[in-house]
Amino acid sequence: MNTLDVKDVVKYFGETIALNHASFTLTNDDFLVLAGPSNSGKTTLLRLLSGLEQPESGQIILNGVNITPDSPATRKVALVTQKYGLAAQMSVYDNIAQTLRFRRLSKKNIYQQVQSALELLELQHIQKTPLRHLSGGEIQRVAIGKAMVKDADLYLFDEPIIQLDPHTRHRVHQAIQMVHRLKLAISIYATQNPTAALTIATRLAIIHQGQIQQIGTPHELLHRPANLFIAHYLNQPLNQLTASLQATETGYVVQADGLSFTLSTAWHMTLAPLHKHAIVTLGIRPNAIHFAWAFSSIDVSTYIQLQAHVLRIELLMGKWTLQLSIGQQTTLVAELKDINHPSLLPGKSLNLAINPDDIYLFHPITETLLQP
Ligand SMILES: Nc1ncnc2c1ncn2[C@@H]1O[C@H](COP(=O)(O)OP(=O)(O)OP(=O)(O)O)[C@@H](O)[C@H]1O
Repeated sequence: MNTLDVKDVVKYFGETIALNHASFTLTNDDFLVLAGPSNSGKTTLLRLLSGLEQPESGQIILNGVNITPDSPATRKVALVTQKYGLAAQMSVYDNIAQTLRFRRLSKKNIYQQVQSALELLELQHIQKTPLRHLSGGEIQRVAIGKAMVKDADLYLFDEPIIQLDPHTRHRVHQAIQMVHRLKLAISIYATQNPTAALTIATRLAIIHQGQIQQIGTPHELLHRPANLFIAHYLNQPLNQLTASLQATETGYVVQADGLSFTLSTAWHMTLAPLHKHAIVTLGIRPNAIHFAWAFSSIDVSTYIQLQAHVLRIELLMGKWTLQLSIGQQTTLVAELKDINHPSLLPGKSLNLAINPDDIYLFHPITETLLQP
């Protein structure tokens, strides 16, 4: 079984801390999606793992061996980067075969390995074509093919900045997944946009300003984001409301504009330090808001029920959403499955329900998740 232990790794570029005490462990079942905004440290981490950069401190341990001082050539690590490491004038076949030729394998052996990669990546028909004649998605797949023929224990993929169309991106993801399954090796995929990559992730790490904010299963991060930044990053858009908190004998009344609910005394340990009339930040995912016409399919008896008015329907980040007004001046965004429902007329009143367990509570100052 392969294991990767990243232990307290720190990397500076001049004054900039590009990686701030990163620590995590992966095994060969793991497909980690490393997601974060631009300049958050994703490429730096991949370059450190592949040996293209050296850390200031910390260790990288692959299969029990400390590889931190090893050169890229001696590490069993394959890196697919935005720059590809490919030659534009060379054919698809030659680009993939290059790594194997350096290893002085027989021509027949090289031919067989390259053909099998070409077949799996559906690149056989263009194997003689020079790279400069290929599309962005095809070049990505050649880069993956090149990594595929490398006998590595760790596969690293840096998503290209160039926008791939959804179909091409899907094919690239499929190819990456195939490498992971075939090699049974740990894979890490760095991306600015986690939503598409979530389907292939078994583990998800969110990185921001060089710091790994949280690592866990995609389900854990979606349902229990460690802080407000992660909640916003994974739910674009996230409804964010400010609420007051009032301690009563039976629990805590949380009151926001147009929305009120009570938290049980199980929250006492968490909320008591916030004092008697504190403020908390609420986060509500657009897909956690249920419409009255769907109430029959869920048990809403324990849900928070509220009234809203329809403002408008909008396409946001490729999803149909409904903008709703609640209370005096709050706008909520809800995900919409049926955009033709007759109740969706501007100004119309709608009944909504939200599962209180689906509402995130964040500390008003530290913005960390509050849990009972
Ligand atoms: N060679 C370098 N010299 C100086 N600063 C660097 C270098 N490489 C990275 N940095 C800095 O380190 C930080 C992290 O950069 P990095 O490229 O790892 O981010 P990223 O998350 O991969 O960004 P993107 O998604 O835009 O590729 C940034 O502030 C960046 O400017």
